Amino acid sequence: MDMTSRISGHFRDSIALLEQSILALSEPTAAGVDLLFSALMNDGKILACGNGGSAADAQHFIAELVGRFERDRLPLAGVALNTDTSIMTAIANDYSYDQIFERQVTALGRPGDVLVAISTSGNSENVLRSIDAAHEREMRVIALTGKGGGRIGTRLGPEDIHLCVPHDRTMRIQEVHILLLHALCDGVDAYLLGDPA
Ligand SMILES: O=C(CO)[C@@H](O)[C@H](O)[C@H](O)[C@H](O)COP(=O)(O)O
Ligand SMILES: [Zn+2]
Repeated sequence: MDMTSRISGHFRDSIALLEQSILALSEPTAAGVDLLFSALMNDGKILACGNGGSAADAQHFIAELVGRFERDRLPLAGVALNTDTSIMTAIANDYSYDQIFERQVTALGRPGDVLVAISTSGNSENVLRSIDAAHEREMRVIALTGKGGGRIGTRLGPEDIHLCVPHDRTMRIQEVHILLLHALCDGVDAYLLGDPA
């Protein structure tokens, strides 16, 4: 096996997908920045969730809101719903794993808050249920998906934003998701602090 050319292939696939994603995702991501910014400026907060690599992405994103992204600014309100092992194990143990995010959205969500729901397949039941709970709480949703959007794609409302990466491979989709999450942070900071360029 030629490992070097295998790895070169990853770079080439990733470049091609990023090119495709510019067209498909720049505009809806800009709408996502507006939604986050207006929620945060109106005393709202951002909840985020996902499984596996997407859990790491949700946690990473919220750290950049509450801590900082590239520049100093006020801390922004956000909670990653996949970080508290006591809450997650209690809900999974006493109810079901499918409810680990739903129950937290119901507990913490308020009208005007935003849920950032991340699932590469668009089919993870716990993420799907978190979206239903957000709608119950009169929250809007930014869904980051791939593979055509799966069941999440069909569950979003007209006020929600769907960032569906045009690819079928989880790793490639995740690579674009992290770019999108950084673009959301950068956009919010640009509104708050101005464009340093
Ligand atoms: O990071 C990876 C694969 O790159 C995995 O940990 C992956 O996130 C897990 O298999 C998740 O359970 C997949 O869930 P989802 O993206 O389909 O909602
Ligand atoms: Zn991964």
